Amino acid sequence: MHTLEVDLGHRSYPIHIAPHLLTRADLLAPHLQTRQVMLVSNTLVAPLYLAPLKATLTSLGHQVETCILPDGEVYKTLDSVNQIFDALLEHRFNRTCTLIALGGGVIGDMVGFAAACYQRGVNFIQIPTTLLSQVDSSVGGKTGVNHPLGKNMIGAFWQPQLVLADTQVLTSLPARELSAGLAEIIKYALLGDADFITWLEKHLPELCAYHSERLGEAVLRSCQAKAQIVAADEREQGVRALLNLGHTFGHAIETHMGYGQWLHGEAVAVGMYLAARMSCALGWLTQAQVARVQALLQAAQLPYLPPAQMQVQDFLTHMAVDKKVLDGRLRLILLQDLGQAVITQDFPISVLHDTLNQVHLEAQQQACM
Ligand SMILES: NC(=O)c1ccc[n+]([C@@H]2O[C@H](COP(=O)([O-])OP(=O)(O)OC[C@H]3O[C@@H](n4cnc5c(N)ncnc54)[C@H](O)[C@@H]3O)[C@@H](O)[C@H]2O)c1
Ligand SMILES: O=C(O)C(=O)C[C@@H](O)[C@H](O)[C@H](O)COP(=O)(O)O
Ligand SMILES: [Zn+2]
Repeated sequence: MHTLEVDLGHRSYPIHIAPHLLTRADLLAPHLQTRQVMLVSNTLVAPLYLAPLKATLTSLGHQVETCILPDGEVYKTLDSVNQIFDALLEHRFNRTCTLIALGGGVIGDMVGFAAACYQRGVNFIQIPTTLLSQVDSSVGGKTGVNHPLGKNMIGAFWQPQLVLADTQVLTSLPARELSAGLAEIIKYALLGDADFITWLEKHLPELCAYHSERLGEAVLRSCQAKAQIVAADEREQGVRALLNLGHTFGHAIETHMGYGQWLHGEAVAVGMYLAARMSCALGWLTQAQVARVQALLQAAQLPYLPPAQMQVQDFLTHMAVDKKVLDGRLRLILLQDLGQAVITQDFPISVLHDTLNQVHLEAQQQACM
């Protein structure tokens, strides 16, 4: 088992990564304050993995209640979070209870948000079951829900007590969801780790083939990268914004196309390609480096061109509400080199427009082929 720590002073917490962690009572017990435990999952994950986890918790003497939400990004809403509050109140849960998120990033983000709000803040544990949630969303305390006008617009920073990444559960993940997780892994490489790019170029075929050891290494390396950034800048005042590489474009795609139509990781993949193209237009990356980014995404079985029906103005409209907008000016994460991202507002807006125009044309051409 690999264990690392997110170093946040008295709010520090461990991330354990290994197969078969759902039944590890010894890892859960130290983080459960009282008897009351609310297990939150969804209609797809619960039938697969809830029973062994519930048995583990029951064997420790806990009162385990469950709240099973509908599955999908379209249900990442205040209404779903309210269903968690209903369950907590119906069972008279108090301030010392613990919420456990068993599922992907959608469940993790909502359970974290419910924990941040319930009786002004209770403990929670992340048990991420998708590759994306193991490498990214379960770590760092960004929690929340979507709004029809923008992704993750309602939320809070609220750190978990523990992250248990059971890599065995990845075996049941559909290939499209595995690829979505690979997008966030590629993100860590592109934003800050050129050696990781080389590693991925070598190992992406194995990762796509669910190679368990290789997946474990990728989860570990990604969590190390994220833990380091979060420890340095918990509330995104500076360096943490680099974790948003590809996201301003990606969130525009998710919102415009309708939540759940494009997976988060797919939209981020396209966003990273757009960031690379724009960096090239600014003279920061060579065309050969952009081709390397494209090849990485293709090796991960991810898209790199945006939806052909999405117009340049559609991007601009959604990007205008991005959380990184400062005094009405868009800030983007771009690449000064492969493995070296920066946050910048220092670009001619024409470069953004030209890049979006060119890539839109390429997407339309590809759609006609
Ligand atoms: N908080 C953060 O820092 C952060 C980081 C990245 C992404 N996110 C958010 O995470 C969400 C995306 O997360 P996701 O990709 O995990 O999506 P998801 O939670 O929708 O899970 C993807 C699908 O896989 C299913 N699933 C989960 N585990 C499974 C398993 N082991 N076997 C089979 N099916 C399984 C889910 O039920 C769902 O249908 C987005 O809302 C995104 O905004 C948050
Ligand atoms: O943890 C972070 O910080 C990230 O930006 C991670 C992203 O992968 C994630 O999608 C996050 O939810 C995006 O944050 P947002 O603030 O742009 O909603
Ligand atoms: Zn993301």
